[in-house]
Amino acid sequence: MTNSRNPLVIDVQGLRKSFGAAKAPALRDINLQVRRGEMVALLGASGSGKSTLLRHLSGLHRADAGSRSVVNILGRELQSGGRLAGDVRASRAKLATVFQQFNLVERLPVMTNVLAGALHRLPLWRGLLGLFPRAEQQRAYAALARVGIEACAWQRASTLSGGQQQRAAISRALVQGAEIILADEPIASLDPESSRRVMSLLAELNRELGVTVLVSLHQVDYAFAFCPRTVALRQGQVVFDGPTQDLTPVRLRELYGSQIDELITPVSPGLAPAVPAQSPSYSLDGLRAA
Ligand SMILES: Nc1ncnc2c1ncn2[C@@H]1O[C@H](COP(=O)(O)OP(=O)(O)OP(=O)(O)O)[C@@H](O)[C@H]1O
Repeated sequence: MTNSRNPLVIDVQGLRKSFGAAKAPALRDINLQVRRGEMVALLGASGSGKSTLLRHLSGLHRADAGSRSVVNILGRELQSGGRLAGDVRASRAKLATVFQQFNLVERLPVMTNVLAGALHRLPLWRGLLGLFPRAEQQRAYAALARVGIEACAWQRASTLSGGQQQRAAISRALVQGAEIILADEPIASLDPESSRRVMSLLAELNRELGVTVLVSLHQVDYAFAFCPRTVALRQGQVVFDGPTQDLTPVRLRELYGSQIDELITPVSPGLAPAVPAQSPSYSLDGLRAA
């Protein structure tokens, strides 16, 4: 359970990022604080800046040089004014990113992919030779069992379904010992059933292991079903940060106007809606019908 006394594990202040010669702003003065144990949706239409923000939190992007942008992870500075901290690896070891396209080495067994989460604890030679200590192998197997795909441990990653590959990527984060999972559109390539399973799994790890989860989503339905708090971006700015249930249809329409169609899960004939709304009083029907 999160409360306001839990420590801040993500603290972003004044984050600015511009791309290209034209210096088009992708993030404009983002402030974001996330406490240990929260599960937060990062919502926004295509191009709103979700991936760019997440990439700054793992140090894959640097903020505009000379800006007052600061990113602290787990109480440690990760970047400031566009410069990465010298000990950025220490922060990264506690933080895992799960991507839309899973980022597995497809020709290698699932087990080897998952063991990659342990590399930061091992001497380089062991990693290069693929000689993982027995304890790490047991840990990887337990992580695969935790996500329900231990039977696939020795299959090539490429033979797994999209949903199974995403679960393998999440088990790699468990082996890593990540205290924060940044999930960048983890369900964008999945069918509704796999999407539900992956989101349920993230929610379970959040609830049972206390892992802080920040998950970017296109679909507001999933934010409602799984994330108590939502941070909504539009054109690189935070336009909403609060309880997901406060994102009423009227509020969503105010925030996104015609972009709202992108945020509603399409309902295909013969397919049940992906997830029921968390609050029984909330219905997306008004939006779908519009
Ligand atoms: N490497 C880059 N070079 C130039 N522009 C970029 C780069 N990365 C992102 N952008 C721009 O920054 C803006 C935000 O992009 P970003 O990918 O963060 O949005 P997003 O909300 O994650 O979108 P999507 O849901 O489509 O993934 C867009 O205008 C995009 O074109």
